[in-house]
Amino acid sequence: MLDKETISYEKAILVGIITQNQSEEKLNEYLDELQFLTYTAGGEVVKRFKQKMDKPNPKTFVGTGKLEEIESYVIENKIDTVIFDDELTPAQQKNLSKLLEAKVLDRTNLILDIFAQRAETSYARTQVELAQFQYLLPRLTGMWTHLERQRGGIGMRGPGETEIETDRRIVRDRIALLKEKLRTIDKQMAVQRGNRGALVRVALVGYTNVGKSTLMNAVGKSEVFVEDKLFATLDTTVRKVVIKNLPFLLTDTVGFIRKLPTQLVESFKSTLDEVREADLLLHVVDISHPEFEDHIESVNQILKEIKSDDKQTIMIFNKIDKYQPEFFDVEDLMIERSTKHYSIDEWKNTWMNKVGENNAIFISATEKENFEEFRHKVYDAVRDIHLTRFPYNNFLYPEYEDAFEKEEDSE
Ligand SMILES: Nc1nc2c(ncn2[C@@H]2O[C@H](COP(=O)(O)OP(=O)(O)OP(=O)(O)O)[C@@H](O)[C@H]2O)c(=O)[nH]1
Ligand SMILES: [Mg+2]
Repeated sequence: MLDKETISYEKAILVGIITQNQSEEKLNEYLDELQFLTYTAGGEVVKRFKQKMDKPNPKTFVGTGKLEEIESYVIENKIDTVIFDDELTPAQQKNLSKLLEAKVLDRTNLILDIFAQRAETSYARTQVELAQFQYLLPRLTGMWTHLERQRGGIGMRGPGETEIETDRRIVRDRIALLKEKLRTIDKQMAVQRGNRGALVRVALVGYTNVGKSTLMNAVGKSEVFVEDKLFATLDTTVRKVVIKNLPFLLTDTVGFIRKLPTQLVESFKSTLDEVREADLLLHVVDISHPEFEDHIESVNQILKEIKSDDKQTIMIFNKIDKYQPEFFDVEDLMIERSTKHYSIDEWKNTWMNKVGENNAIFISATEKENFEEFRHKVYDAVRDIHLTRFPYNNFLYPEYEDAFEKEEDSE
């Protein structure tokens, strides 16, 4: 008999620290995100541990007292996994794995794990595998204790440096092999991109879970995987889209996240080539998310890393249907009015003002609010790019208002 869908979640606890650079408020935001990541990876968070410290303990990340507290909680509550918000050093990971009776993961681990679960094409799998091996390489010494226990026996007097070296070499060889494999696929992909001809290229970029794929589906009438979990999209999807007779290429890309593991940015660089080669970026923002400004900041940071920060960009403030300012009580003298209490119209008068009318749009991809305006803006931008390239094609693409809707595209 078939069981009703029973998902067994691993029991997890989260650990984070409050430092001079990371206030308690900030930590809470990060832990909220870490909890969402855990859930995406198949875990259920039952408790959070926080500690205030000047800087992380180089041996155990948190202090000894806190670690004891965590340890007894783990034992009493049969916790499977302890997840640290920051990337642990190889030494910390090694020590913590010894001291705690549970799997020890950090944010990077978790993200890599989700990526591994979700990678579908051989290209995405190769990229994730490469990132995983790069993460593993400096941590091999920590793993040795496990291997050692398994092997034991004659001639195994502790982990000899030579054996660690052998393991390192195997991993290094594997890394070299994966890089070679990626290079080959990259070449093929570059050829494919080259074959796409003169069409203007538009790429959807943005933080994870902001609605990029939803928007792609809404514009392109395509079916891209949408889910209320993080990193629903790992592979880039390119679709030919037509707005009022004007064809262009629209790319959906992997979402970005704060504290993105450097190995991942590195190995996903080729996926991000689509972004690098785009003529126009649509930077999608989930305006209903309390930290959306932070999200924009980290997306811009990554765009800079891949040298795409100077591209023409339209900011798409999505999910306006869900946007809810915090209630501001005028009589409560303890609370100062801040951006949390802003209406969308007030937001428009902040720095958003400087983005320029043509480069910002407020929409709801699910409710199709302001969708006509969105199509208009994208049409104008794509048309401008097209006309700078092919001035003689002027007659082909008139002003938006005068352009005819292609039959298949009309509503
Ligand atoms: N309320 C509301 N929800 C939306 C809107 N647009 C998207 N969503 C929801 O947000 C969630 C994430 O949407 P996706 O389209 O998968 O987001 P994404 O940016 O592609 O995410 P990744 O691929 O994970 O980076 C889904 O549950 C969508 O239904 C919107 O305008 N309003
Ligand atoms: Mg997506």
